[in-house]
Amino acid sequence: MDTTPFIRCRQLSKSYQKGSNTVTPLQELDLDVPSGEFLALMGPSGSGKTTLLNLIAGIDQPTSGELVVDGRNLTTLSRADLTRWRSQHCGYIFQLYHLVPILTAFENVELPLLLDKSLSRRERHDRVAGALDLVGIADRADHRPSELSGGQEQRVAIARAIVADPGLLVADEPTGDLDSVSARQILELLQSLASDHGKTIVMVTHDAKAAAAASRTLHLEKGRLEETPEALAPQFD
Ligand SMILES: Nc1ncnc2c1ncn2[C@@H]1O[C@H](COP(=O)(O)OP(=O)(O)OP(=O)(O)O)[C@@H](O)[C@H]1O
Repeated sequence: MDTTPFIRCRQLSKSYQKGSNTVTPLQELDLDVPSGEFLALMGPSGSGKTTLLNLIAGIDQPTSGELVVDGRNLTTLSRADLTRWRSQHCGYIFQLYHLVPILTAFENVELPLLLDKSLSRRERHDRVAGALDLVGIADRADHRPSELSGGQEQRVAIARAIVADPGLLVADEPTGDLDSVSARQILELLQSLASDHGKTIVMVTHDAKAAAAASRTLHLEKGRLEETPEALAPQFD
């Protein structure tokens, strides 16, 4: 059995310079996330949750430490390589969906694939149709975001995040703007993407009910993981 974690953080730190002050939202963090896990990150405002998510997603680079995702050491990649890596390996799901208002659901989901010149129009079409189908919104393919409910918009955004078939999904408060029924449906969709489709998911949330849908919850406090026995899965050491 392969016990290599899908995400491995060691002594991971991120600092920003604010005038003469150094802010360190993430401090020497150690974390292993196994493949196919649905992990929730909680913690007070400013504790470093989004900072960690953006490092794992390859949006930002750490100041020090090691970060390996699916066998690729992100700390040694150039900015350009990191951008390329992200487009193939990571889907990002936002609280407010970030769909393009003038495009249909289909066109929104198609957008990330337009960067891949190796795909034919037919292949693109099939992949978009497959992603819309998987999130249960195929019947709304021709609708613009303004014609969709919040829950439907989030489904389209999830289809866009998975259309390039990344192994990793990161989600920042994906249910933060939804009513409780839609939130529950989105969480069930994320659960299924992890358990049935093998996606590794890291979700930031303030909502304990949302976190309960994940397979594990970790708490950040001032840039460090609170000491919990499961913070570092022991089978990997
Ligand atoms: N680009 C940046 N430049 C300077 N400081 C930053 C930057 N990004 C984040 N910070 C600081 O890092 C700290 C952690 O921010 P982060 O957004 O990771 O927290 P969070 O736990 O996600 O908070 P919230 O729950 O409010 O979204 C904050 O004090 C923030 O001001």
